[in-house]
Amino acid sequence: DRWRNPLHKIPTIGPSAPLLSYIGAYRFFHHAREILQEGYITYKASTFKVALFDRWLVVISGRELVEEIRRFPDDHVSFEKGAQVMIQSKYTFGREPAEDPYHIDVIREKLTRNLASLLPDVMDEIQHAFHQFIPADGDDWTSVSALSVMAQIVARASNRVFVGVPYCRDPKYLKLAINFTGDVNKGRVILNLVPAFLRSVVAHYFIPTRSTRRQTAELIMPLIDERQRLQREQGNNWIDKPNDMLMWLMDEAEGNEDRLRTLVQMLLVINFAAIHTSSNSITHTLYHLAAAPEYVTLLREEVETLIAKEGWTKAALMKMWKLDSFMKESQRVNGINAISLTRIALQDLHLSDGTFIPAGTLITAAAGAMHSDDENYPDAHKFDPFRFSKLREQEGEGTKHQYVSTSTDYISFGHGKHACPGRFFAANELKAMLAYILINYDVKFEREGVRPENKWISTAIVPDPTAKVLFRKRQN
Ligand code: HEM
Repeated sequence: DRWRNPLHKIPTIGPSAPLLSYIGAYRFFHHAREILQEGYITYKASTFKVALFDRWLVVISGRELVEEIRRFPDDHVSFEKGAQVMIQSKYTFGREPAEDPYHIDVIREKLTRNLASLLPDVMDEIQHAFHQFIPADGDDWTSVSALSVMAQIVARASNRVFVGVPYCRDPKYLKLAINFTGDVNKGRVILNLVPAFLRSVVAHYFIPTRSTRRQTAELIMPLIDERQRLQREQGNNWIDKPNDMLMWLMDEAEGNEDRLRTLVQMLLVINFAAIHTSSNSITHTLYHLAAAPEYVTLLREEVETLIAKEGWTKAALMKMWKLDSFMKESQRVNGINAISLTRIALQDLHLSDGTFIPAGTLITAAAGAMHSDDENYPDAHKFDPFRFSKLREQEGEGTKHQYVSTSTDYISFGHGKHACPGRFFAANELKAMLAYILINYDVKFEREGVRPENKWISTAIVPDPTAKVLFRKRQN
């Protein structure tokens, strides 16, 4: 019972009595920002808990505890079980992809290592997509629904590398890939309302991910069949064998029936991990740019000098320290989620601040609050676009403060073993998109100089989905 529950010792933000905790859960959904901030200030570098509808969420903060969570091996804390609780992945992704996440190694070993050779394709797709979605010919300003257009362009550029042309331009496929994230969220909400023993039945009949999977399979299975035929016929002599995510997944799945049967599911899971994370991030950044055109001159100078000298190469993108810093600062002050490092404890855990966490507990880190703490970032409330490039210059260090580098103070991509494996790809793609915008367009808001407020949905931080950015073909 409640008094013997070891979680009782962990302080609660909001009501903790059994029925009242539902009110707490409701409040957390609508006021996650204030509640996490209150917990962080009161129990900094320690632990507090908040009520979710069906369980407690234990929130840690501070370098030491982040480091402890990072160090726990997978048999102590589980990322996958965390995903199971948070998004019902076993049902929304499907059992095989949820339980056998072989795409992580594919992303690390194929996608990340091929970034330089893939960039020309990504650039080509970025160019095509911008022409289509933001034509901005002539001298007039064009009003663009930024968040949804960024999602379209990110989906195109990413899927150029995931499935190639013509699929990455097929409106039906793109719609399924983009909307899959929403499908997962709807599925999760429905599944969380029903008791565990009913979930597989409910998942079978009542959640949208299933029909999305079927429709995607209708489009993509012919491509998979064709590739399998060519592989059989030509084997190692297959000269123009595609170099894309689907092919790498197929190679990795070779000889494994479960994997081969669920390739399309895995493709959707990768789109889930890639699209809205990336498009929300770039939209946050774009809003800073459009609200403060004074940064444009500096960024443009950096981008144009490097592109003129080196062309659109990965090496050139890596040298864009100011742009990298701009993206990282945007990620620090906005982020796309106020929590990170979400895990389920598989064993009883004793943390160094004295907190005891029983096996089965859902834990997470207060990323947003840590990122907005003056002790970690002087003048943390201030958007200081070149904060990180200045640090890089001072320290004469190449990489510690770059966008993709995680640390105990910077956990937007997680930290440690499960840190986002797609972040190197995302950094490249988003930097290329922003550089493309800087070179080709002027951007601003209708109400000049005012960045629209972010929208919080539980702990997710979404750039205003209704805001319009004005684009105009660059004037010289
Ligand atoms: C700016 C864009 C992105 C952001 C902010 C982001 C953020 C994250 C975060 C916070 C995690 C969890 C880390 C943890 O809990 O330790 C994660 C995991 C993951 N991300 Fe990303 N991500 C982004 C883009 C991508 C892309 C483009 C891909 C795929 C190409 C991707 C694939 C994954 C995968 C597969 C995982 C699970 C890793 C594991 O289980 O070990 N992400 N990402």
